Amino acid sequence: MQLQELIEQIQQKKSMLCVGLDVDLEKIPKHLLELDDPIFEFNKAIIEATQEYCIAYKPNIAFYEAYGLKGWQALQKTINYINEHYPEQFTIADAKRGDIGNTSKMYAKAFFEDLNFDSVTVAPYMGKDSIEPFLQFKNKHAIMLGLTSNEGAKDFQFLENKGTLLFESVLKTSRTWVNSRQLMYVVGATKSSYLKKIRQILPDSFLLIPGVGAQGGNLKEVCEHGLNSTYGLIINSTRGIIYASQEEDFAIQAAYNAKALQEQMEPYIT
Ligand SMILES: O=C(O)c1cc(=O)[nH]c(=O)n1[C@@H]1O[C@H](COP(=O)(O)O)[C@@H](O)[C@H]1O
Repeated sequence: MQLQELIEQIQQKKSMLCVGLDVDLEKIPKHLLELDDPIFEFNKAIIEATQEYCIAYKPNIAFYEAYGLKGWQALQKTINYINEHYPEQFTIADAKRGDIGNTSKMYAKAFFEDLNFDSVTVAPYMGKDSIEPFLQFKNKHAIMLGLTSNEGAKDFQFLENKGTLLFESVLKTSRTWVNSRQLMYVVGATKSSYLKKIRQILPDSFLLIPGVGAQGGNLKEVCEHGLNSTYGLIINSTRGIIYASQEEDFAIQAAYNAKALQEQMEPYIT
């Protein structure tokens, strides 16, 4: 997908919401477990209920790999369903990949060519040649971990060298890589106080912001500090939407929570 299409969708729907599709068979409504493919049926119902309020979907690949072949097939059916019925939605394979170049190229082929996602999340620890292979596919994007939402982010990401924090060096260096315009970055909503600083390094990039809802991130702060001239934010909520109810009304409740987040975003989209 071209960035312009994503920006237009944000404008039209007055939303920057991304719905995470992290399906845990222990959390989905019990009546779905009797169906042939409960993971896909759950996703289909969530997508139908939320698509008018969101601009992106983000299945976390771990939740599919955990169920082996059946999980992978459900992932394939889910991405095909979105691409066929809602091609305007930006799709994110949350896989956090990154390896020597030769291997990264195969990860990129898996998510961009075989599954046809618009983007994949990547981890920057192995550097330039582990990320550049993801940037060689037309209209595809790699979303690199910048400053993550979790507690352990402080173990390495805040290490300081000559007044610069490690995550800042990573962001700055990544801008020198080939096709770096195809990079987006993950910044946890729990770290929104750093967004101003991050925007100085990355004024034009899209940021994927997970961590509102279940992890306690503040949507208002994210919008106030993170927006740029093309909006530049994809704000994810997963458990807060897809597990709003574990009863038969799960899709209605998911829509209700997605709409509530969309309405909080609307004033920031002019
Ligand atoms: O890359 C991510 O999406 C991600 C990065 C990060 O720093 N923190 C984070 O929570 N995530 C993912 O975002 C989702 C958050 O889910 P909820 O906390 O349920 O909204 C999960 O799929 C996480 O793996």
